[in-house]
Amino acid sequence: MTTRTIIEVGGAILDHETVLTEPVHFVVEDGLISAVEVGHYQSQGVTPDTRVVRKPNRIAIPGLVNTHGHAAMTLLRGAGDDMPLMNWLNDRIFPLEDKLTEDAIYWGTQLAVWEMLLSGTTTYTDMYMMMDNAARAVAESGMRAVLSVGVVGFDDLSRSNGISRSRNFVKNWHRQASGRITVTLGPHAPYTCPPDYLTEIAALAGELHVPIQIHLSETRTEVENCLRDHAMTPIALANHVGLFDVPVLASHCVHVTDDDLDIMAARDVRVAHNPQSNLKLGSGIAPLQKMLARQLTVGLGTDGAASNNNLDMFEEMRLAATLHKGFAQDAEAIPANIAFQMATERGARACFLAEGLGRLKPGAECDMVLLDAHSPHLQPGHNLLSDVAYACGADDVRDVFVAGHHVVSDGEPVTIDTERVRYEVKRFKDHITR
Ligand SMILES: CSC[C@H]1O[C@@H](n2cnc3c(O)ncnc32)[C@H](O)[C@@H]1O
Ligand SMILES: [Zn+2]
Repeated sequence: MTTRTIIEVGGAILDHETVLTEPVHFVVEDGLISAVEVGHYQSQGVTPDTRVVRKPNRIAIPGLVNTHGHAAMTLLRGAGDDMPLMNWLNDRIFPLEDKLTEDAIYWGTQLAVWEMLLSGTTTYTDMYMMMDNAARAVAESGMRAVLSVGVVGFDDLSRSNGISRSRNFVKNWHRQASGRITVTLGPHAPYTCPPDYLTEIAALAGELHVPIQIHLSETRTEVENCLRDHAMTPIALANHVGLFDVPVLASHCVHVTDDDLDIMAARDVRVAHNPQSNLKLGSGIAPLQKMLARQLTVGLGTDGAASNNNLDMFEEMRLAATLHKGFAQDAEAIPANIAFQMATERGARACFLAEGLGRLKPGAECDMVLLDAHSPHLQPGHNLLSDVAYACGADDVRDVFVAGHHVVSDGEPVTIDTERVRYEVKRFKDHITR
């Protein structure tokens, strides 16, 4: 039997070019938006199986899409700050990650999901370890996610483990949780995966018909070391070893040359831009305007909570829209509607998700966020899209729907036992800092 829900709100941004500042109602059938109609819902003749959610004091926007992160790193939030990437990873993060347990991944992912849902993110991307536990947390939470087992190729054992774990993870979780989970492969980076291992992973992605996500050209040091060791930039190397023969989502791409960008455009490499993490780790500022000028598909990401240090996509949207103006000394750089589009539908496209995700249009999944229309950030209301991109924040999120399911209701997570999550993550923190 078809489940039918009507969601009526006081206004909506359907996508970056369609803004409605009057009452509108969405008809949602089996998790998909089947109609969007301006005006109040007339309830005469409603069948008993139709649920009507009336939220006149809410503004609907598409759920935000976080295109890069390491969810369970919420456990390491604040455990290593004010360090450059390589020192941060080698001296602080990797030793702590050695102490992670399956349980820790499950509860750390729950903490991330809790934080992301409350800040309006409905889809996130993850590359981490012991990922069955992350997938379980996603399935139970109702969230949508693009998950990968993060793999490194330091020796024969890590290489073969990476391949078999990735293969099993695809088999067990791809398109599971009512289709909300998408699995990709996750080679960590060219400095942790040798060239022939990247070739092997690309072949596996081709065989399994799944995309790849990878960190590329994050720091100047990474690029210099790659030039020293392989006489190629990380982007040229990835292309050379066949990685771009399959769909790739490349995270960071901060230090890329014009030739790199040409390769990326020619091979349709998607990009996850993580402005906050890149600033905090002192990595630099990615050439976003050059990427967009080449029609690259760029989404926004937070990266992990240990390098950001939160998972708030409103902050990334605002930062993307302001950072590049300052960097280019050009107030027209990255206008609000482009930042909004990168946080929504372009993000979904960057992650190779179904067409329509990231927009509130008929045929799309009902991944929807309702903002408090009475928030000071939405007054006096000159330009709704500007208010959302430049003024709103996580505090304005009141309701969240994923695939039509109400997962945050009046500011309260419906699917997360928040007291238990707080208890478990504190227990883990005490364990690793003992
Ligand atoms: C092999 S699982 C993923 C691995 O990535 C590490 N990580 C977290 N943030 C970053 C980043 O910005 N660049 C490179 N690697 C990063 C994380 O700690 C895991 O070990
Ligand atoms: Zn990362």
